[in-house]
Amino acid sequence: MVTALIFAGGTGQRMNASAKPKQFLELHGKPIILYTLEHFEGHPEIDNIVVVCLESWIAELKLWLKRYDFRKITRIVAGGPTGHESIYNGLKAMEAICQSEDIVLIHDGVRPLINKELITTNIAKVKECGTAITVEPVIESVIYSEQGDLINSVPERGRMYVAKAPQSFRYGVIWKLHQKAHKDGIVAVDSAHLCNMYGMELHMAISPPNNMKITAPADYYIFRALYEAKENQQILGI
Ligand SMILES: C[C@](O)(CO)[C@H](O)COP(=O)(O)O
Repeated sequence: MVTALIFAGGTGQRMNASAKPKQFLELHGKPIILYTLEHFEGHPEIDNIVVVCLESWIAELKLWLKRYDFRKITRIVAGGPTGHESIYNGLKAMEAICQSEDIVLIHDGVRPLINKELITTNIAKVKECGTAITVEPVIESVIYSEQGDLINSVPERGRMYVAKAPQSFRYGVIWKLHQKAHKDGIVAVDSAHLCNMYGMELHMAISPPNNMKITAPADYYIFRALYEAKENQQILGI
């Protein structure tokens, strides 16, 4: 069985004064989270979707899901104070429905431009290698600075990638690791970071361009422009 674990538990503090959490901002009358979920709902290899949502917005999410007739969502659970803890809550809820060998694709609710091919690639890579971390090669130089002032190094650009999502695993492996981190008091920025802290081998899946995450206010407008260009087939390569 393949499950998509969509985390949308954040309050969107980096969106400044937006009245709604970013995952519920609407484009053409539909919240961003639904655009993301539709990719998984419509994918033939995804059996099951678990959503981690900001607790105070679960009722609202349920209304939207009913309106758009989503069928694969089996669990909606409350988020935690960080993305890491939201993912923990989602993995915990999956215990009741998943076997250790099942595959889980962990994806941000606010990454709505994911495509079918990337989901397929993540699943195939986990079957082949055990892990799939979606990445994009960097197109600008990366600076490493320990104190935020002096530059310590400028790594070779051709070897640098940015972590994206989905980040995908065998369920038993990532759930065990999260339980261990919980005991050890470790909080990671994402699953790739967590696995790397514990020295786990990770394999990359290359992202298509524009698999963007809506984080800051300008991202909403970029998403809108890209979505509309794609709908109107105005830009090649999107
Ligand atoms: C998972 C992720 O999107 C990979 O780039 C990212 O780490 C999520 O970060 P956020 O701080 O939870 O938005």
